[in-house]
Amino acid sequence: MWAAVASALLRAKVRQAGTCSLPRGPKGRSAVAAAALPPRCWQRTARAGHTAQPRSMKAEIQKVEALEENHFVCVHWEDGSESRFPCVWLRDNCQCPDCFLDSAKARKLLFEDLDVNIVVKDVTLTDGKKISVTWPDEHTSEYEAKWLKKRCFSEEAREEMRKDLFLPERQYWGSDLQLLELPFEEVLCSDESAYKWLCTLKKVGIVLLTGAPAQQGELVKLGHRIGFLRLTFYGPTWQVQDKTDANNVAYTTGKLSFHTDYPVMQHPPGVQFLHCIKQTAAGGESEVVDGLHVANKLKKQNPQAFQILSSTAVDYTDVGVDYCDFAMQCKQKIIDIDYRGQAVRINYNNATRDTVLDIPAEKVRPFYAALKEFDDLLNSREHKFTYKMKPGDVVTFDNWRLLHGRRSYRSGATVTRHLEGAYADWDVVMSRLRILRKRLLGRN
Ligand SMILES: C[N+](C)(C)CCCC(=O)O
Ligand SMILES: O=C(O)CCC(=O)C(=O)O
Ligand SMILES: [Fe+2]
Ligand SMILES: [Zn+2]
Repeated sequence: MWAAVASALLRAKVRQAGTCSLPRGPKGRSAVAAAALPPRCWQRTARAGHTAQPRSMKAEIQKVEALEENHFVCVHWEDGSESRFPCVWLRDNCQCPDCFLDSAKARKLLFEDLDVNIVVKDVTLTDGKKISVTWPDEHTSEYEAKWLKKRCFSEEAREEMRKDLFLPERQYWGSDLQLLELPFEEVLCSDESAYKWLCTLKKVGIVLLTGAPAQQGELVKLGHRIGFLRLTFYGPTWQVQDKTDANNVAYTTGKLSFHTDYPVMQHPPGVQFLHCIKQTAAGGESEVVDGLHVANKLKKQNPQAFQILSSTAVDYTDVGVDYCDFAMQCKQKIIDIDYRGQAVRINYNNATRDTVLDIPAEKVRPFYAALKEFDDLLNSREHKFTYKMKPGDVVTFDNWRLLHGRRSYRSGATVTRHLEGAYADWDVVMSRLRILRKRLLGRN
């Protein structure tokens, strides 16, 4: 579904750029119509184990009944499928003004006032569109069919809701990356372009914005476009250039091997922006690699190395002065995994990896060997993508997923290369993405 939406937008005519200098795009709904969207709720039918996909999102209820000693309310849909709602959940989610503060879209009902063993006293259906529940204390709750359908507890419906809320789909890539380019100005002005930018950033992990003015201050506009930037000890935005007494290896002319930024933070910045203001003639090329893709490969190729990197806590350190003085320390696994053992975040910067290594001596060499395996895979020709930024280019990428690097360049009497950088949090980016989607497609 997501792919269909994205391609609909690809085909959509983008508003003419060049006339708008405001960081926020124009309001109002897009011409991109909410095409017939597939349903996002499938219910279990009466036949055990079988699931039926409702024919449409039209939520019409045929019949409603209490089941299992009134601990469940069973909704029979018009298309023959059914959904079972636990009573404790129904009571917890009563939408009446006593239980729910509509202006905040938040629950007023206190947990201490919720009886977790509650059963329904009575349940009735109103014209196929609404059910009404009476509770033992005579409190009544009403639930709309559409609202219920979205919240159906079936495996399929929950998966669909999960996809809708978090857009977990990923497109892995290697040296074959098709780097999406969008005009910087259009992303600032057009909601369609901004939506395409953020969708691709989430799915692919990298998007290049082009044609930005080659001057400082443009990333602040991008920050306003999503909401706000993430402040760190290097400042609200930071200048990547050759500096005397550099407080970070990035601020030299040296090669930067593949790294993620700021693994020394417990919650490293999710998204990074780099705006090229000045580029040197020789050297200074950029490299990126899909770290999660490579981690998946490592898991297959060398499960032992993957196991070590996803379980060993590595110390990171960063001490100095910039926005203010700082003395950062953090323990991170180089490969963060979720409850299923799937790689979800890379935390690796060789420059800030501490000299302190808090593991038993006999585990040290196996750790280095595992890291070497990962580093070799990251650097393999088939995985990395190389490009050279031009003044006006703004590369935006997922700093939890990609590793980036830079080739060295020669230092000069004056500054020959200058990038401005900034960070954003995935929470903020995803929030903007959901708002843009709702505005453009008319749904949550
Ligand atoms: C570019 N800069 C200095 C803001 C951060 C570099 C990344 C790091 O030290 O982890
Ligand atoms: O100079 C570059 O191209 C990249 C800089 C970088 O990785 C950083 O500042 O963290
Ligand atoms: Fe970096
Ligand atoms: Zn209520």
